[in-house]
Amino acid sequence: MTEDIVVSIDWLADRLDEVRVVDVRDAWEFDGIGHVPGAVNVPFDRFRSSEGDEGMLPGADRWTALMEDAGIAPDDCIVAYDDEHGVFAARFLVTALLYGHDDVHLLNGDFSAWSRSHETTTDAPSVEPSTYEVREPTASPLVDFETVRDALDTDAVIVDTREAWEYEEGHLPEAVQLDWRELVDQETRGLKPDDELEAHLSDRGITPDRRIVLYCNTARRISHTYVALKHLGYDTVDFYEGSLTEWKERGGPLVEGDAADDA
Ligand SMILES: O=S(=O)([O-])[S-]
Repeated sequence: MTEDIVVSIDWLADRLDEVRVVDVRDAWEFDGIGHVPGAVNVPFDRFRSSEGDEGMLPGADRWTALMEDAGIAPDDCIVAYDDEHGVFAARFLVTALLYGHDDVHLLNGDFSAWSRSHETTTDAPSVEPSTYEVREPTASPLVDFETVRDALDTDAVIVDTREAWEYEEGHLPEAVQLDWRELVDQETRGLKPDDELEAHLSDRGITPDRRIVLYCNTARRISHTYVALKHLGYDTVDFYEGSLTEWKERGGPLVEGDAADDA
């Protein structure tokens, strides 16, 4: 349907009958404030668990049950959205990819952006439970502690997608700080235009010819950056699911201070 991992509001509006729309906001928002017509609700806290398969992945069984309850089949084209510039929806998207669901996209702009120009509803969607089976992902971007530690001594760009104050309190050696929100356009609530993104990333040395390794605290914010880089065509983007939570538990080296101190 489309190869682009990010789809526009108009693209979705033209295909509401063809795709499965997933709203990852809390149930009270979905029911009370309204949602995109036909959307199903899979709240963020239902697909995050520290007791799942790895990091915050919920586990194959829980994921399967969520997809079946939402009436989603393995080959459905999914478009996910939230009301937080896409960062929660991006986590849904990456989770789906890691459980082998290939045809999954992020709405470029969130519920607030959609509702400026398109109809919303509080009608409950009619959902037929599906049969779902997780699959091996075509290619997994997941990397573990050892792989990230080994990458420290290479040309890979390690990217910390947290806020500057968090970075200053402790970051991986030589990591580049890129708050995920720097890629967001406050007006459209989606990604900035591609040329702006490319220029901004390139200023930090984050270029498509390099291997990129992403981390944050619990792999939520890197999900958004991952989607943005994939949208721009970056090939090698490593996704450290354990992120700083595991890094600290395993005694990985940390450096204090701002980006200038590392230069
Ligand atoms: O977004 S986060 O996983 O760093 S809390």
